Amino acid sequence: MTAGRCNRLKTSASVPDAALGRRVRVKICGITDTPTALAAVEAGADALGFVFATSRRQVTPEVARGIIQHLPPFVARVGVFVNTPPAEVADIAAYCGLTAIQLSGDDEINNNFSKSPYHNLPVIQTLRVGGGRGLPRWPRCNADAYLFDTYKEGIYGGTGEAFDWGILQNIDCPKPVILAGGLNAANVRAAVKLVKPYAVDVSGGVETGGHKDIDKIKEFIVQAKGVLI
Ligand SMILES: O=C(O)c1ccccc1N[C@@H]1O[C@H](COP(=O)(O)O)[C@@H](O)[C@H]1O
Repeated sequence: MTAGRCNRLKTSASVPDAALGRRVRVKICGITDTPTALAAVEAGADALGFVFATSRRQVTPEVARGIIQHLPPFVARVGVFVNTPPAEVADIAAYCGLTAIQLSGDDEINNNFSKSPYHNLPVIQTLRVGGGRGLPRWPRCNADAYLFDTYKEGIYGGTGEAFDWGILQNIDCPKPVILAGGLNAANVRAAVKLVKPYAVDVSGGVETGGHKDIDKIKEFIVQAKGVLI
């Protein structure tokens, strides 16, 4: 895959994806119970996120495993970690049946990790931008995808705040781009059209009163996937 172009994944060598069009993938993050997980999948979520870091959305490995056991096979199970030792991440991943690891801690500063401690699961590296912080220099590209979230001092994610997506327009990212930070049903369509990311990721934008709201999840997915990119 050509470096810098893979946020627009090719479907075949002869048919340009621009001609064919594709729908963005959607990850619903901060899942804490089985009914919500199944409703999100039914609504069309491609991935569910389980936060193992300190957060009001934090789940124990036991709870995550219990939810994951009920999921159908073609849904990604992503564990979200903040500055957790790799061996601990690997243990939780194996126990829960995670299919991808999201590193949302300070790892972006020194992105020279090896994937082997994570049992070679796909690794999504969070990069926090905005608030005066521009795009980082591409580190050593060990990650399988980059998730762009809003920078807020002392907060590693789930801020509910958006950054200027224009910074990602025509980005020369060597891996698939995942857009996050303050997305909701009202703004995700514009964000997808502008950035044309591989996937979008949402947490606070599909909640009411601090809990996941099934109607908001459905509307978010309809809006996100309603545009061909
Ligand atoms: O959701 C959390 O509580 C969280 C805690 C620590 C690290 C990451 C977290 N979530 C990630 O935050 C972004 C955006 O969230 P929001 O839509 O702005 O509320 C998303 O990538 C989650 O994976």
